[in-house]
Amino acid sequence: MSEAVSTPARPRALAPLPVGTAVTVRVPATSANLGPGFDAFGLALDLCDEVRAEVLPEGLSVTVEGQGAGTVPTDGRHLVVRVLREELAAEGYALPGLNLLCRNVIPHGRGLGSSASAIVAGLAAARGLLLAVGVVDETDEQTRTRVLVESSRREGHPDNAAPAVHGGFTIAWTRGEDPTHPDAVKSVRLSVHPDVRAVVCVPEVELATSRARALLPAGVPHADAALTAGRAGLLVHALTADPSLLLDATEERLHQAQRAPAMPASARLLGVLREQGLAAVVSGAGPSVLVLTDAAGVARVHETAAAQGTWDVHDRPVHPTGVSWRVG
Ligand SMILES: Nc1ncnc2c1ncn2[C@@H]1O[C@H](COP(=O)(O)OP(=O)(O)O)[C@@H](O)[C@H]1O
Ligand SMILES: N[C@@H](CCOP(=O)(O)O)C(=O)O
Repeated sequence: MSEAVSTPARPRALAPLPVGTAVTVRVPATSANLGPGFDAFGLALDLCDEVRAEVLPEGLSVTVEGQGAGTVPTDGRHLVVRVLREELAAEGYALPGLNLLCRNVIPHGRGLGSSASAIVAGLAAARGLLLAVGVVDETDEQTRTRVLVESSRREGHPDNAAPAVHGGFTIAWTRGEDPTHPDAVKSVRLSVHPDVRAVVCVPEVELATSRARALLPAGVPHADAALTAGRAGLLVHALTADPSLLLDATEERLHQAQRAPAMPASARLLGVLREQGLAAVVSGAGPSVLVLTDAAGVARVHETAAAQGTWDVHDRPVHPTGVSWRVG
């Protein structure tokens, strides 16, 4: 039996997108975990980055305003540029040149999902450009599904990506072995009780999510897993129906204590807030602290944070709809 001789695959020629095509994307910050919902729960906050991408005849111009200005690269290594180019290439298209303007308000490396939001922005910008020139034909829901699957794959967990894509309070989960499968990530969005306010205390220091993830143990005692699973279920009820249960519902044993040595000031603030009966948790992988409270609690968070050092306190509504994109 003769073996088939395989010729090396030639790189596919990419078709250039028409010069002048432009898209503007807005994407919210997200707070993941919410205590017991590690790698599953997330909340979109009305603190939005805006990205405008315009196809140029040649060259690359990246302008970053606000968060990340002077620190993120402004060449082809820029996260949004990389994701945008790769997503277009996956569909057989390329940018002859690109003008990218990023107006950033989401702080980087603070546990507010900046990297997930940047990835979602790059993916939504790519889909928006492809839709604008009519080379893909997909519904809004299909675009969001594609962006959720691909951003979750790139992040390695779907809890920031889901609220960035869909808004609100989301529960996300992965399915199957193939992270690129169109059904690889699912999420549901639940309505947050109208009395719930989300307050984020942001420190000056950064902590890379990769570093915080490296601090997690390979396993946890069964009792800790059981407690956390019960609180996660309770948190869904507390956030959507009975906010009086938020303090108990935000207890967990999977990640905050394990990561505390990397963010001692956050651990201290968290403890002081909880002693006062406020439902404080580490936002994402930290070091920001999220407090789920009511209108009366907002002032107490401001006072406590001011007494504990330098914290930038944001009292933001939940962002209801997630990423949006428009041509032009
Ligand atoms: N808008 C952005 N543009 C370019 N790079 C970004 C942007 N947002 C985040 N990043 C990159 O992601 C890093 C932060 O990611 P990460 O450690 O996951 O923290 P978090 O997502 O919690 O803010 C930044 O240091 C930067 O390299
Ligand atoms: N579940 C993740 C969430 C990371 O969120 P980020 O905003 O810090 O990127 C984790 O806890 O590692």
